[in-house]
Amino acid sequence: MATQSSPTSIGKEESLSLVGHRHACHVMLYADTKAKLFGRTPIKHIVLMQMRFDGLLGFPGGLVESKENLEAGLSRELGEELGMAVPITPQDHVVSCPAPSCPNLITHFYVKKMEESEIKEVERAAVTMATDHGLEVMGMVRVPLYFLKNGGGLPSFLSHSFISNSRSQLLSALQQFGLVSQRELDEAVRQADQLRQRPNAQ
Ligand SMILES: O=c1[nH]cnc2c1ncn2[C@H]1C[C@H](O)[C@@H](COP(=O)(O)OP(=O)(O)O)O1
Repeated sequence: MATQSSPTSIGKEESLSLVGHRHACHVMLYADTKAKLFGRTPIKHIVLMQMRFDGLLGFPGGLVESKENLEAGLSRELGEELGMAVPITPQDHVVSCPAPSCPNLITHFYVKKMEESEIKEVERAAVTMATDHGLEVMGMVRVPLYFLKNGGGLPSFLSHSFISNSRSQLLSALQQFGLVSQRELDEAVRQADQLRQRPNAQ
């Protein structure tokens, strides 16, 4: 996957030449599915995020050590958080950005498409095998990509609290990989903003 530029993005190689910067790598794992919620609402895609130890939503991954290359560091973090090997390659890289409110931190974002059966294996391993389960990671969560009444589904999900720039990483990836249309994303963000202003309305 080619690196996509955005106003705040930085080239991966350029970011690696910066002195005194740390590098955090995270990945969005996803799969197509024919499953339907309540037998009628198509789920279309399974997109994985996680509930972190701090109560914020984010993607699996973490800080890469200075001696590691980015993909090796990300694969190591995934082993700890998912309890199984999920190899990540440079082709899975999507975008690198300076972290919004953490000086000298570069966030590198990857997206990897899997089969539905592989995603289910990841979910099972994350509970049964991962050393971080119940510690740094409270659990994997699927992102609801559909709309239900009263802001249910994607708007409600987006109204939660996210770590660093993971919410914008999610929105960009859903658009870039054709999982949700731009029109639906705009509507989901609009409804999420409304829900945040009246969180106890449901
Ligand atoms: O999902 C994410 N997307 C973008 N940046 C993220 C995400 N999760 C965390 N971060 C930022 C903010 C954190 O302080 C650093 C390190 O990430 P973390 O996963 O907590 O790393 P360790 O497990 O501590 O190695 O990246």
